[in-house]
Amino acid sequence: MAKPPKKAGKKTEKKGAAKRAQAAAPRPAVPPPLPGPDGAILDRLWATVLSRRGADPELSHSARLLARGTAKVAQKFGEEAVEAVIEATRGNRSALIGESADVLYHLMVVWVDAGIRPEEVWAELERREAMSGIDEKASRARPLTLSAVARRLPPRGRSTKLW
Ligand SMILES: N=c1c2ncn([C@@H]3O[C@H](COP(=O)(O)OP(=O)(O)OP(=O)(O)O)[C@@H](O)[C@H]3O)c2ncn1[C@@H]1O[C@H](COP(=O)(O)O)[C@@H](O)[C@H]1O
Repeated sequence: MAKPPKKAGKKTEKKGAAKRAQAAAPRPAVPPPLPGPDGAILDRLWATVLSRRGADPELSHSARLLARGTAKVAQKFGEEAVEAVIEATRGNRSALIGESADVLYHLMVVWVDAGIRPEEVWAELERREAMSGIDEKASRARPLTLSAVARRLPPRGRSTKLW
């Protein structure tokens, strides 16, 4: 005999109501863009970095960085990201703008090194525009977190295979 459909629990009902309220809530107004350069500068920056691949490392910082290999390129990006994190935490607005520019430049170097075109990332961002960040997160396969690993650990003194 077919099982009757499961009744939604209180928790699920609450979640559903919160989702409906969120969908119905007016979105905050997006401020109009400021005059000056816009995000298209990233496309140009990527094209410049791409054009430097294989160029003279004495003349181009991008060429020098790319010649040092993927690990160095990724490491520099990570360092710049950490510097941006530090300035964000300090609440240092002007330093954060400078660090953000460093992060974006080094991200362009990462993309060139990895053979990624900006349009591929823009397409991914556009795909995500249609859904909320909460829904997007729920649609992802959940990576194993440290706390999930800890829950699988056997009690002290007992050795059991984890996987
Ligand atoms: N936006 C940038 C940009 N931002 C930061 N940087 C460089 O990134 C470097 C970061 O300095 P670090 O001391 O952290 O790194 P490092 O000198 O490699 O030191 P190590 O950690 O390797 O020892 C500096 O030399 C900065 O000049 C940049 N270099 C280039 N660009 C852009 O890339 C274009 C092409 O530059 P070239 O490749 O140099 O022609 C330029 O016209 C700019 O538009």
